[in-house]
Amino acid sequence: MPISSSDPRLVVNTLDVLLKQCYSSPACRRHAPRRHYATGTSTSHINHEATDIAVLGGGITGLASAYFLSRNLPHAKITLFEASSRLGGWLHSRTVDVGTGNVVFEQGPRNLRPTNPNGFVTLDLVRDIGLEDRVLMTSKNSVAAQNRFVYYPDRLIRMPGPGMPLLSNITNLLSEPIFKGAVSGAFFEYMKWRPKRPDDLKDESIGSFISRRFGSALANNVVSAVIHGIYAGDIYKLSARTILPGAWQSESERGSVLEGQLYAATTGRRPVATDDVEIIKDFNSQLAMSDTLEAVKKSSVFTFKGVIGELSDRLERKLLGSRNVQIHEKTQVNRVRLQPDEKGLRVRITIEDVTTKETRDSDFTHTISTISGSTFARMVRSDEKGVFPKHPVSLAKALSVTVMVVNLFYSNPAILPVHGFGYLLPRTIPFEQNPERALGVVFDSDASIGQDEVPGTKVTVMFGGHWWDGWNTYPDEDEGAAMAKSILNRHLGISEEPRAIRVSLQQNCIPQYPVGHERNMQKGHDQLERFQGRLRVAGNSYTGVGLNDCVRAAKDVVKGLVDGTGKTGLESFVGGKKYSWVTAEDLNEKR
Ligand SMILES: C=Cc1c2[nH]c(c1C)Cc1[nH]c(c(CCC(=O)O)c1C)Cc1[nH]c(c(C)c1CCC(=O)O)Cc1[nH]c(c(C)c1C=C)C2
Repeated sequence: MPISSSDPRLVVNTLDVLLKQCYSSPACRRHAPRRHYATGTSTSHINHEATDIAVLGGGITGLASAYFLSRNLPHAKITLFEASSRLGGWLHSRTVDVGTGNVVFEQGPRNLRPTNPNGFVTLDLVRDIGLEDRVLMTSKNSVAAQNRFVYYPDRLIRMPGPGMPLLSNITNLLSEPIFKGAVSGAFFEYMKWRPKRPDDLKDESIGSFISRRFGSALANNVVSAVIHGIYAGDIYKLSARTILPGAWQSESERGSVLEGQLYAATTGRRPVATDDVEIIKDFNSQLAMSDTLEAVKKSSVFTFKGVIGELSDRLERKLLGSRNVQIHEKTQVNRVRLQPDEKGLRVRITIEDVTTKETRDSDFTHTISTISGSTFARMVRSDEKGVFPKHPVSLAKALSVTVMVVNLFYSNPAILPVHGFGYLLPRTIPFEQNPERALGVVFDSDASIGQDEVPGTKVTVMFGGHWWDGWNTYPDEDEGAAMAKSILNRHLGISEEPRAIRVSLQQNCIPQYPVGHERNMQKGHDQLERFQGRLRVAGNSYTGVGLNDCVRAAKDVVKGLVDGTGKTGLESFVGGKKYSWVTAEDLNEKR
């Protein structure tokens, strides 16, 4: 049945759309040069100058970049440098003995989404490295996929969505203070009675965009909570253009976000970044060859049977088994510069052995940096003759937030008052009610079932993010543990002592894309272009903060290097996004 503009389902649809928008990473709809995603690359286009390549950083982007390079350039030498003593970056899992068996505590990302084009690139990698049989899926019908809560003003409110009966959705929308203004907000938005975006406005904060289109209550109470769960960031600082590209585009094209969504729903056509079309088509054609991939694609999220870090562990193992790859851990890169010599251009890297403090220079034909934009930009120096004097200063502006992650395990399997993915706290919860500055709580024992050896309840409490911007010191482990217990007691009535608790401070773990991010990255691209394709970047500082975004960035930067379609890794920011309105058939999607 078609949805009319006065139908409350429009509001349910609005919230669902906004939630999905936030969950799909920015890179997934970004315009990038057309690429073909087969694992290998046609040899006629291979960059024969790329014989000795350095990869900076051993997180997921660095590992995936090295892996794609080793597959596509089997004759090149690939050297990966990592400053710490472990690979995997923010993928950090701890297996903890709780007396009766082991449980897994994830201290960073814990799940992957199999849905958008970047998710397909990850799934393709998972298949390629032989991890298919290790995949652990959470079904779309699971309690975790169906139940998402926001804490407001003093209780857990289930978010509307297709999994909830329509009547409950409507009752909730009309009665709960969290949705105050949502119905009229959606109606006004659809009717285009909201202030129009000025023609010269190139970007604005998510908070300002949502407030302008739907009203500030929706922005502050709902969207701020969702953004806490992804970016741990401030909706009044993060870029709407980067993080909500579909909504931003809909407003420009149709004057209304909801009209664009309604058009998609009623015509069966949806906007897909033109360059993602091939990825989706390729992936959908491959699905017939793998029952597992087909099942994963239909799931809500997935991880691996042991820990999420199986992805980085397997990549590491693959790299260690490659003849053309060397990995140097505990090796810090201090300086990077372009150096012309008799053989042409070289990237000269000064590295320091973290243990002995000895430094030395090494030359490479090309370098891919996957470390944070600000750290990288500070390393890049002028060459001795000053031919390449410009640092990629725009990249130095990269911001990030710190999150404290507290994992708790209780032997009692029936301790939670409700079940689901967990809950998020919006910015509107006053500090008196949230003195700990909690961002959200994940119900791990509902969200990823099958990793632990013993029954019980496992939750993760997260603190900080943008609330801790500018702080120089953070709570210590004892304080973090006490803060988590106090939150769980106040919000969920849990007064039992946990059987195990681990506190970790993830400093600067989530990059933030502030208003103007696209323009800044475009400038960064222009600055990097001066390095003539020898110096490229990829990673969560630029094109998306999720694991899928990192794998996609690795694939893209390597593709650009191998077949000459890119020079910097930031091509997707050049020239604006282009969308195609496509049907399921256009994408080889099975109904
Ligand atoms: C260390 C904390 C992190 C917070 N956000 C991220 C990390 C690593 C990154 C992130 N989280 C999510 C996404 C969305 C897209 C995706 O790739 O899945 C990204 C990039 C969504 C998300 N947030 C939380 C979970 C369990 C998930 C994924 C699964 C799902 O939607 O079912 C929980 C959560 N993450 C953070 C907080 C504060 C939080 C609180 C409940 C920050």
